[in-house]
Amino acid sequence: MSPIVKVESVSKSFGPTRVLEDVSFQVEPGSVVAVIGRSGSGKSTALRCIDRLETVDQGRIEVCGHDITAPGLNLQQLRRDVGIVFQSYNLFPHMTVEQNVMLAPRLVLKRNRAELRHGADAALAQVGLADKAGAYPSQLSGGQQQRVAIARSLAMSPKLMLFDEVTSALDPELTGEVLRVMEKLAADGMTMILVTHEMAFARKVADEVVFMHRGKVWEHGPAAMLDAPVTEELHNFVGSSL
Ligand SMILES: Nc1ncnc2c1ncn2[C@@H]1O[C@H](COP(=O)(O)OP(=O)(O)OP(=O)(O)O)[C@@H](O)[C@H]1O
Repeated sequence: MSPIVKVESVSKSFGPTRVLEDVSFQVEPGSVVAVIGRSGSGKSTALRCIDRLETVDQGRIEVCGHDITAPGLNLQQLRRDVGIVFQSYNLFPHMTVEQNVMLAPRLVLKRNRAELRHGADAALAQVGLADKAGAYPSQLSGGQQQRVAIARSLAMSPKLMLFDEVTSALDPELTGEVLRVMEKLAADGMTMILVTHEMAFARKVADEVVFMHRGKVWEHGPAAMLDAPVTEELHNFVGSSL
């Protein structure tokens, strides 16, 4: 099977600042890759390049068999293939949970009412919120709102899910419920890339870890490398994250 994501020698600068330098890694179907590293090391930028929220200066990225750095990219196809969840949930406050989850399938996939209902029910069940379909975001906790944001992506039946620090804004007691949803998705075979500071979670759920340092992939290997870092940089990072 060919990789779902191939990042090949990607470099990117913001003005004079080089943020990504010759970054390469691959993601196999059904695997979970955790991208870790200190603040400012380029993790989010790398993730955003994979979803074409940022363009690259050099290099190439293939997602689900399409070169997304090539001219003439079918952005709508990419948005169908890839779900992304951020630190902020960005739910529409005037819409119910179900309406939030149905919005993209309605507008983009043009599904009919019965299909939309069925899809939203299934996505909400996956995040354990089947009973909150009629609630408004303001009636939910932060953890529940983040789970709705995950359901909103799942409703598009993505082939790949990207998670960018999705628990960073949550109180510690709400973090676990979101991580458990992600763990279940991983166990169900979803291909996932997660930028995370949750080292224990990365150890437990990730198949592979990409350690970024100063815009470069400093180490890349099985999650067990967190217990046996090759470089001093990763050793220090893991030590400071415990
Ligand atoms: N749109 C932008 N314009 C200018 N500089 C940016 C932009 N986005 C990111 N940067 C800079 O690029 C560098 C890498 O940022 P990035 O968010 O990718 O790092 P990160 O490893 O995800 O950090 P954190 O863990 O703090 O989110 C930082 O120095 C940041 O200030």
